[in-house]
Amino acid sequence: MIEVKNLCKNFGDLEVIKDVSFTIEQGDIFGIIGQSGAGKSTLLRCFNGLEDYQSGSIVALGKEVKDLNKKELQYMQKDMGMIFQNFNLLNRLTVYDNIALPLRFWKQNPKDKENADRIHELLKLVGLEDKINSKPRELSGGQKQRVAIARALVMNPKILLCDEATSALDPKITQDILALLQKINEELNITIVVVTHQMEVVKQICNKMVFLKHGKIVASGKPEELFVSSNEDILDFTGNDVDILPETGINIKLFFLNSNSKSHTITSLARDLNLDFDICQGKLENFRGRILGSLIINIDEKDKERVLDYLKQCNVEWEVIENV
Ligand SMILES: Nc1ncnc2c1ncn2[C@@H]1O[C@H](COP(=O)(O)OP(=O)(O)OP(=O)(O)O)[C@@H](O)[C@H]1O
Repeated sequence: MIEVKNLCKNFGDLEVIKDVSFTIEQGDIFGIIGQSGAGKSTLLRCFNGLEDYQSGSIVALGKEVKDLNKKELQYMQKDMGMIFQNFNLLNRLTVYDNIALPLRFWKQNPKDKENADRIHELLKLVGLEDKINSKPRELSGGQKQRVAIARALVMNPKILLCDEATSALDPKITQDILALLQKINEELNITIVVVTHQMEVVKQICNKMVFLKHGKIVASGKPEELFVSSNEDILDFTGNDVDILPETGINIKLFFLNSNSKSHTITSLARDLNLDFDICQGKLENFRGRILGSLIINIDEKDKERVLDYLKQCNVEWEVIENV
């Protein structure tokens, strides 16, 4: 759906995207996450031609973006709706007319039956039927973002690009908008690309992600694997600390990465090996409704071999944490 290969992008002497490659597939909710200034928004804006790129390739919906002429680029942008942190609504227009703006650009009459039906359908989808005649200043932040989402969907795009769409919203409203994005992905089968610095956003709705640092991808994969794993850049980003681990004995981290890997491994380990150990650290988190995470246990040096043999037979990933 979007294939990025060896992409490089500069602003003058400043290299912002450095040899980045990844693929977004149809149906994904794909997260691009990283610190401020990592190049996330620039990367997203290259997808729909809002920014050019110096080398490498972006094939979106089967076409190399940099080879498109102005008209072809407009058609590409029609297939890629976009929403922003600051909503970008026109204050003088009603909710209906804001949603209708792309129709006007494409020289369609927003009042004809087909388009009016479409706008009403979208208002229903985003839960704003009663705000049809309101102006943006009469809406909350969450409601404004809902209008922006409806506007981004009015031309029936195949892809929705979200640039920090929930960064200006409080946690409860963020949850509502994330649920709406998930519904759009599932019910309308629209591929969604989410740029964010909020890891909760990625954890809750993304099935794949890349982690960008200074314009480079330093980690990519499934959020549940990356956030639970020991990737240093991600630990740094999430502010994780392992300082409290015991300095004696062996510390083993167990990963519960899929619904088959049950945390009762811990109790069966104790029972089957007739073993005592300490649980030093635990992190269980909600990834798209699945509770996954990791536990660190501390065992005696003498038990190491039989514990590792036991774990090899269980359906869990594990690693021995070396004392530093
Ligand atoms: N139009 C521009 N001209 C020059 N430099 C730019 C331009 N747009 C972005 N940059 C620079 O490119 C780098 C990446 O910016 P970008 O906005 O893509 O990062 P980001 O990861 O999205 O961060 P944020 O979340 O803070 O927007 C930054 O150093 C920024 O200053």
